[in-house]
Amino acid sequence: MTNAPRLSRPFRLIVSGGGTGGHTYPALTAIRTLRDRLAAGGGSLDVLWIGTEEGLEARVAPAEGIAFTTVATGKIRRSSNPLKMLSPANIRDMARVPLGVLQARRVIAGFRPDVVLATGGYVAVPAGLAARICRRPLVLHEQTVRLGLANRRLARRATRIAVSSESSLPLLPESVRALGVVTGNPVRPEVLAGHADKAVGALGLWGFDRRLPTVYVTGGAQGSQQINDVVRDTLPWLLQRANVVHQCGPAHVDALRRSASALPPEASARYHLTGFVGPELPDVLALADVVVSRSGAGTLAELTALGKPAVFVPLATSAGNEQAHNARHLESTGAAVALTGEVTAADLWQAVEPLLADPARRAAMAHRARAHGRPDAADRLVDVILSAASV
Ligand SMILES: CC(=O)N[C@H]1[C@@H](OP(=O)(O)OP(=O)(O)OC[C@H]2O[C@@H](n3ccc(=O)[nH]c3=O)[C@H](O)[C@@H]2O)O[C@H](CO)[C@@H](O)[C@@H]1O
Repeated sequence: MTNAPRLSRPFRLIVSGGGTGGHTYPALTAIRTLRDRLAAGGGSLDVLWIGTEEGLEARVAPAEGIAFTTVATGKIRRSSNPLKMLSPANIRDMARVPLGVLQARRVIAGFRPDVVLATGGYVAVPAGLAARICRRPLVLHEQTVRLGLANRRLARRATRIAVSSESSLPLLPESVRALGVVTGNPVRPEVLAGHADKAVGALGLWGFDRRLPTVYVTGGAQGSQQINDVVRDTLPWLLQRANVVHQCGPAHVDALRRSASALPPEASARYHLTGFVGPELPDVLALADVVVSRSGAGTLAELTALGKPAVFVPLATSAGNEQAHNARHLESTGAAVALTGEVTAADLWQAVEPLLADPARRAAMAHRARAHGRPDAADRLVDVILSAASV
């Protein structure tokens, strides 16, 4: 572990990234870990987060007492059709990037960070470009196997590029490959410290039969219509063999509640539907024997750090089919099941049933999943931040 520098002033860090949980939580975890490392050496941290008003980071950073500011930024919508790339929305948004760079430059010049950490999402682009204009060290963190759009734009300007798995290194553009360092994807420590019994109390799961395994279904913060539809059709079988916590996305709760009202009372008592799982997420994960999920990088990092048997239903349109790639990578070592393409209720049942029926099978898959986990990722990322610092 890299020791914190001995400074007569606080260490100054600017973080930029967000939009979704996948870019926000690794940044948050890196901040907390760096703060602890500095405190252990008698130092302290001054941190400023550059994000967007609409992103998850706008809620997460202030709730954590982290100073937060926004800059103009534009979402660049990818398309294989060059004419679609020139859509009015894309042109308008591209024009906002230079304005964002100017704003970020002012922020960075004023704050004088020792390092700028960019964790992806489109807000990271103006902040990362401004970091290099101001000649501040720029550390990128990539959660997914292939560099995301923002990190690809910034790679040539980076001091170091922290990636989440070895398989990312050969995929880095050749001109920047030497900057790559494997850290893993930081997972919030509280996610690893849940208690199953607390989930029962917090969510009021009094009808759950604890002799049966529990399935946690999650479609990511927004929920997934595809997973919701397939799970709804599987529930009549599933609830005979398991308890189910179903995180469906805030927009989908009402429709699903209506269809669940047709379940027999005994099955219904073993079914808990919720839009979003907040602070009780660690406890829900502790309760889960099997997880049915999207395969975003954040969720994957959490499930492998915990060692959870999982059935993944990847988001087909994710960048470069990244979620399918993530899921297949785990499946290739027996650490998960990946259901790609069209997924029917029968497909889901075929994947889940053997896991519900056989605890030894679950334990073997959990063991193989854990081999992919990197519980020390936040420490490694902090090492990279400290070694890049211009102090
Ligand atoms: C649609 C899209 O572009 N998805 C991308 C996005 O994922 P996205 O951010 O949607 O999903 P991730 O799996 O990376 O992270 C979701 C995070 O939200 C948490 N959570 C989820 C539901 C809930 O009710 N409560 C809760 O706390 C999860 O535990 C996890 O920590 O960024 C990831 C990391 O770059 C990419 O791999 C994904 O492909």
